[in-house]
Amino acid sequence: MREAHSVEQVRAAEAALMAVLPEGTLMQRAAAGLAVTCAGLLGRVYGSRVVLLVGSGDNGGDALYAGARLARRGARVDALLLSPQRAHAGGLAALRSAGGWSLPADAPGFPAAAQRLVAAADLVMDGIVGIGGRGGLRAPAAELAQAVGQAGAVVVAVDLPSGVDADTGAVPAVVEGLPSALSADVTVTFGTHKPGLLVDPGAAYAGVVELVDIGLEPPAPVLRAAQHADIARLLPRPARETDKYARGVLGLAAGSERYPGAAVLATGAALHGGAGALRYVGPRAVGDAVLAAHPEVMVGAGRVQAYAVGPGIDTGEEARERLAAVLADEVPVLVDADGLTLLAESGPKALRNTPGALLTPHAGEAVRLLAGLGEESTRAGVEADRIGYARRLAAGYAATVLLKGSTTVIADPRGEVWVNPTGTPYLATAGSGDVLTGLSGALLAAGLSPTEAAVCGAYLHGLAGHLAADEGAPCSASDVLRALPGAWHEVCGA
Ligand SMILES: NC(=O)C1=CN([C@@H]2O[C@H](COP(=O)(O)OP(=O)(O)OC[C@H]3O[C@@H](n4cnc5c(N)ncnc54)[C@H](O)[C@@H]3O)[C@@H](O)[C@H]2O)[C@@H](O)CC1
Ligand SMILES: Nc1ncnc2c1ncn2[C@@H]1O[C@H](COP(=O)(O)OP(=O)(O)O)[C@@H](O)[C@H]1O
Ligand SMILES: [K+]
Repeated sequence: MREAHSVEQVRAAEAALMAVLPEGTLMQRAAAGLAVTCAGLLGRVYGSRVVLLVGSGDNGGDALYAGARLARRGARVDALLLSPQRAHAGGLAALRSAGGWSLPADAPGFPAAAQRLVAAADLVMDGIVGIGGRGGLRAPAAELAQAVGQAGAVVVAVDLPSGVDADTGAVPAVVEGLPSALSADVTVTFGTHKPGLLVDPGAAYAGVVELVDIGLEPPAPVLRAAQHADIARLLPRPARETDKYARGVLGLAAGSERYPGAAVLATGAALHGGAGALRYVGPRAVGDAVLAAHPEVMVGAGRVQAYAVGPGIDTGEEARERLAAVLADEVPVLVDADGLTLLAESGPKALRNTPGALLTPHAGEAVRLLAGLGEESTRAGVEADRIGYARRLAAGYAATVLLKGSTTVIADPRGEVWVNPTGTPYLATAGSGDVLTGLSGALLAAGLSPTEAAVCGAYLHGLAGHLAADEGAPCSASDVLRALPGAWHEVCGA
């Protein structure tokens, strides 16, 4: 499991450790790890050209000490000092004594000289700001970030890409055509992951994230990302003497005469979710289509261990009655798509008799659910702070919330948050959400908690998307559905 901690938690853990270690030890540990990664990326350090972008704090200090280590191994290292009076004094002295160079931003001809150095570099280290950063890049850092983006060098962010908010992953809007954050190929982060490295848009700026252990012992994380072994532990496996009812029965209320495909996709995915049986409830004609595609489905209401409701049910009176009937059953329920639009109209009270709920909105549906809590929001606002909004929805509806999109975030009502590390933009295809609903619903019926079902469902769905879009060919939701067994195999066979 990968764990991420807030800036406040990192500062507290660092303070506790610094109190018992000789001064500068943590920065030396950080710089040593950073230099090792950079050396690996360079391949041959001797004769290579390295440029350091150095801000006014300890993030710049890390870059200077790491640069000194590379200079000692024969690299030509130039430090561009963006706040010349406040550059880390010890780091700068170390770089100079190792034979490195520095160029202060207030030197005559700085912009042109800096741009020339960046254009000729093999590797650029971004030590402008780390966890002490507030807001986006400003001049002259923003101009340099643009030059870095156009150069061919490998870009390594120190701790996190400058301009990315460490706690949320938010990146401020572009100002006058200049980037507000630096885009890295690799981020070398210290002690623990920061949430902004795992959640878009920040995650997209971070590239590959490498963690350097500096001995921090932080408390419970604010954000978690599962890995294969975590998922394998949670997935249901039939006991030797089980039967189909003991494995769990999912009731699925999806599809309408207008949108029959949603029911076919969701039931198809549910058959690969580890439950023992599946009951489809809905219009007769849709039930016939489901049976034609999946003859193992039982059509008609009956006893179930969980419900999944919403994809393609439409939003009219009939749909409202279907949702009400499902919620009256008092079993755990997953609500998606049209079901969320209807739920937003009545607000959280509609879930009061439900023993556990999982809501799976995309950003647009999240805006509606927030309106159901009396909170105004926009799609772009939700996408810029996924963790914050997922948390608010989970608390407001007393439910687990799986917020879909380029990064899927899962928040439970107690405040625990997960980010899904699998997936591909090819999953942005019609019907892919219906597959996620069927799969996660079946996991819920098999006995997983709403949060476990969400974490495992999103993970397998993302892996299936990868398998379906193998070698970059666009895939359909049906392809993702067919790839689900392969995703289970990848997780459980690891
Ligand atoms: N505290 C520690 O024990 C350790 C800290 N380390 C490093 O120290 C970093 C944190 O250092 P600091 O607390 O000095 O903070 P930073 O170096 O992240 O940045 C703070 C400085 O940047 C300026 N600044 C803030 N936002 C800016 C912006 N948008 N544009 C330009 N300048 C801006 C501030 O005025 C301040 O001077 C970590 O990210 C990590 O790289 C590591 O050396 C490991 C140990
Ligand atoms: N840019 C993206 N990168 C990765 N996954 C994405 C992206 N956009 C959407 N997805 C995923 O694709 C699925 C789309 O679901 P949804 O929006 O409900 O679509 P539909 O209603 O058409 O099925 C979700 O699992 C979502 O997380
Ligand atoms: K940085």
